[in-house]
Amino acid sequence: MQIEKAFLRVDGLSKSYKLDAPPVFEDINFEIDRGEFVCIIGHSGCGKTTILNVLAGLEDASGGYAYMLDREIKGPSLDRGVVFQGHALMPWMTVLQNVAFAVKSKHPDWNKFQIEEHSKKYLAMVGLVNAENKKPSELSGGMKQRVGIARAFAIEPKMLLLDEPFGALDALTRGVIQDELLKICSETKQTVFMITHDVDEAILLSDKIMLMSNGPNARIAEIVINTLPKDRKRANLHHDPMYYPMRNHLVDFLVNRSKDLQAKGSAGMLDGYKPILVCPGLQTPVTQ
Ligand SMILES: Nc1ncnc2c1ncn2[C@@H]1O[C@H](COP(=O)(O)OP(=O)(O)OP(=O)(O)O)[C@@H](O)[C@H]1O
Repeated sequence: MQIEKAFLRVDGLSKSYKLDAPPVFEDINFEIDRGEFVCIIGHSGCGKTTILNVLAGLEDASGGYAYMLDREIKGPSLDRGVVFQGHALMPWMTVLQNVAFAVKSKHPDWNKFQIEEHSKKYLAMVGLVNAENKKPSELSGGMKQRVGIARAFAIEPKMLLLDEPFGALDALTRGVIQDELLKICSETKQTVFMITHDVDEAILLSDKIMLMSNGPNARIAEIVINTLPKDRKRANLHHDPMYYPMRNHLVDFLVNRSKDLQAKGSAGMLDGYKPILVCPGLQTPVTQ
């Protein structure tokens, strides 16, 4: 039997923006398997967006490597779709044109009909068939974010990178789009790396939650395995007996434990540090 290597692998990643200042983060090591949905949580400034930008190929690390399918990530690629918090749509194009533009980049040999059919399929997935001729200025924040998601999915990337995609949305719209994302990801078995500040969002969507200690000298402190059954629904998630142990573990990290590693890291006491693997709510501790 052939064992597949890690789909995405990050080895000893570090980033310094200034020579005379400590690194924002250092010695970041993790793997993401094909089809996994991984969330990353940590306080503001610990470097989550920087890590995502390195994975997207939009930024260089100061040290270490990131590999996708054993090839080092060295620049942007249509293999990786990115959704930013600010939807980054082209304002002069319609909804359909925004998605079609990305599809054409991926499939330059397709004709107009093929491109539009493909784009419309993904607009339908996010419930936007009736808005295809509208310009971004005519859309609500939630609709714009859906266009961004449709555009990222339409290029059928091997990996989807989401930087707080629902951060600016009201709770109701956020819930609806989370449900859509959950449905699309379970249908397409999409591999996802997502930044969020919302622990409930992470519990709803993820297979694994990476917890980052505070910066500078931030690390991945813990990797939390999400043991809640996969057919999750926002409406009844909190009835699952694993929900509160999981939620309390994450909140407790953010309130208390997130600062623990910072002092040790700045004192150079964490060489070769490996994140702890935890399964909140389970009796048996998990070892790496
Ligand atoms: N281009 C840049 N030049 C200089 N410093 C930067 C640059 N980009 C980010 N930083 C700094 O690096 C640190 C990490 O920033 P980053 O945006 O990656 O953090 P984050 O964890 O995503 O924060 P947030 O949760 O607030 O979005 C911050 O202190 C930020 O000021």
